[in-house]
Amino acid sequence: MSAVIQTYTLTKKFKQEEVIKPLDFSVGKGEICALIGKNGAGKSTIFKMLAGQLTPTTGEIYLFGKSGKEMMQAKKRMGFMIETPVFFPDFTAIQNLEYFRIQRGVAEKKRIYDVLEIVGLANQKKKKFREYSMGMKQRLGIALSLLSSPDCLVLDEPINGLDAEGITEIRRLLIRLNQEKQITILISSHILTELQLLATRFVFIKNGVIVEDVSKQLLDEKSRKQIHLKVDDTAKTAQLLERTYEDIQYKSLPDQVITIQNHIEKAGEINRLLIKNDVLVMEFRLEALNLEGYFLGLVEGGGEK
Ligand SMILES: Nc1ncnc2c1ncn2[C@@H]1O[C@H](COP(=O)(O)OP(=O)(O)OP(=O)(O)O)[C@@H](O)[C@H]1O
Repeated sequence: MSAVIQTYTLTKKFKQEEVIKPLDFSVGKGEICALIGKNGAGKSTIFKMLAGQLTPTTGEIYLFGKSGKEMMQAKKRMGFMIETPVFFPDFTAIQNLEYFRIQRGVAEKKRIYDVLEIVGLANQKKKKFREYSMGMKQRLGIALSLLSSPDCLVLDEPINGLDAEGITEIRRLLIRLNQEKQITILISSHILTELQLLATRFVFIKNGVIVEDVSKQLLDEKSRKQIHLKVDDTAKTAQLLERTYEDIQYKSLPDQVITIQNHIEKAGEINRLLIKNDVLVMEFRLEALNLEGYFLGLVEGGGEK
């Protein structure tokens, strides 16, 4: 997979404080990569360096394989939404986008109508910005980032402050852009669950350091269910499980609890096995692992403001 974004030992210091520690990070073509971290972890600083709004203290950035002067051309293939864009409250969506279209030198006026259509604001295009809901404002922000027909979008907290419906709207929009227009997406949030149904890769950042980088597949694996059992005789239960299922993965916990991590689909069979062998089963249930807890543990203490 070729890298759309690549950084090498990228750092950023504000005065003496190094808020981004040497960062080697890449986003592959076609990915929806989620950058997850608490407030102050360094997400916006990374995005601003990618957008050229902040100069890195050290390190290199490659966009579409280009760095330095050559990167200017490559940057035209990127769309950024970093912090909510400042729209004119009394302008309509069309007027706002027209202002930015001219400012950014996007030749075709028709593009405004195209992007409004893409983000589902075509019917609201004549409404004033101040009359927009939060979700509509965020969608207009995404429309703006799409103005120059980018191949990659970098979106800083685009679902911040939205309700469940607003989050779903943005999620559908981004999935559509990724699948139908093959747009690579780098998106940040401080809430993992908001991006869980969207991203294909999850990068967790704490105090300017990447602490975990996992694929969706691995994340799903970690969110697998387990069987929770409470029995009168844990030793006998363990023995029965081991004898019946050679590769059984289980944990014996206090309070006569045993949890089983594989053969989940055989829950009924396991229950029958124990009862048949006179094990008293006091609790038997399927439970989800506390995935959010696990990952939030990784980013906890990320320098709250
Ligand atoms: N211009 C600046 N001058 C000094 N310190 C800054 C500046 N911008 C950011 N910082 C500091 O850098 C650290 C990272 O901030 P950053 O905004 O990148 O975090 P974030 O993960 O994007 O958080 P948030 O979601 O709150 O924006 C914080 O400690 C912040 O106070």
